[in-house]
Amino acid sequence: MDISIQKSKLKNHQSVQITGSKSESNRLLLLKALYPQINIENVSNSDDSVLMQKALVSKESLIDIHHAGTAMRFLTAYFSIQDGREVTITGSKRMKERPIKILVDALKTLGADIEYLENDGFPPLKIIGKKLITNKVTLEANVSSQYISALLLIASKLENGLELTLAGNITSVPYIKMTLSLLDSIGIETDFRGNIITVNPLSTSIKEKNLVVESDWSSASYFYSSVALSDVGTEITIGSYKEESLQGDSVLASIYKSFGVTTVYKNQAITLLKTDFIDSKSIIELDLKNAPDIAQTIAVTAFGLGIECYMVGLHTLKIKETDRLVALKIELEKLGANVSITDATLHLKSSDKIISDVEIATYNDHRMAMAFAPLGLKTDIKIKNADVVSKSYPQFWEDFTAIGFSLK
Ligand SMILES: O=C(O)C1=C[C@@H](OP(=O)(O)O)[C@@H](O)[C@H](O)C1
Ligand SMILES: C=C(OP(=O)(O)O)C(=O)O
Repeated sequence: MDISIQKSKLKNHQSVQITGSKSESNRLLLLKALYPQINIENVSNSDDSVLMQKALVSKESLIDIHHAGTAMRFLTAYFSIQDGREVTITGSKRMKERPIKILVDALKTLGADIEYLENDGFPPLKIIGKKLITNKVTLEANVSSQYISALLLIASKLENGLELTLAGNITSVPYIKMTLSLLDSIGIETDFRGNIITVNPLSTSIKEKNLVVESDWSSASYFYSSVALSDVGTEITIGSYKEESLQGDSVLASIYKSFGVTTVYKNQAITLLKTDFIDSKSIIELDLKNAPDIAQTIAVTAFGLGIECYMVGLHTLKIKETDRLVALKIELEKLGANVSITDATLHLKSSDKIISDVEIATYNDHRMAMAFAPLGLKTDIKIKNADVVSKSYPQFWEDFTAIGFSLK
């Protein structure tokens, strides 16, 4: 399905309810499989969380996780400790190109039985579940924090707990902290000091516990971008959010001040207000190593406002749903932008024109579709294969219609 957006204007004072964070949901779903006493509210309805849920209850020996990277990594750890069970876990063509060696090596050091079925270092994997006795492992921490979270999520079920040493620069730290906070919230003791994380094996049983997932901040980014690209005075309310978030992407509230957007927290919702006009001579400089999923949104907002943007800390973007740095450069340049990239940075020069009626390719990447959609406030634009959004945000197009986007 392709979607054409006709140049639109936001309706003022609209409000939208977004479902639970995909990251928090996928962690809690795995923890619930280990500790059924946990009840989860506001679980994400994303494809990735639905796939995670299905995989955790499946009795099949073949699990296909499609594009869901977090689920692939978390389930690899989960099935490694399902004593006596044999599972093959596979995914989409792209999933078979997303590296998993660092996690598999760490699990093997702990005693896991995992075999590569096609290419070394990549899914699909055959896993024979075992009791894991070893409790010390060192892992390279600058490639993906998902490997670290995967180990932490199963750590309290290991015979002797886990002492994890993180080597090198640690990337996407807020996601690691989110994992530790959620473990803490169900009574699992953890400690993160310097570059060592320890998780104790659980000595007592976990009490019955209700946990409410905060709505997804990465999904909120598309509303921030839409407000930033609108006239001063525009406001939109989205829920349910809190000022003290476990999600690193909540840094949006401070980043978007530079785009003239003020965030007001009230009654578990945030109101985004376009308060300041942004001069085209502004420059946005950011290090996004802690919030990689909002890089595409920010690049497109800067382009829509015609301002220069320089982002570093983007080294994880190459191994996501697509190579997001290359995809951003190609698609922004179709619109008339001037973009240069390296393996970890993106530099967008300021520009004063946007080419109309461009078709944006989405590369099976939900965030490509959603990040470019707000440009419909500036020009007519077509988003190819627009249904990719369901990976994280199935009702995205309905919500965008509700706030004023005119779609065909
Ligand atoms: O743990 C998580 O829930 C995630 C961690 C991040 O991955 P990296 O650590 O690979 O950057 C992020 O990009 C992804 O969307 C979700
Ligand atoms: C990178 C993402 O997801 P995953 O790695 O879980 O596929 C994302 O949602 O942007």
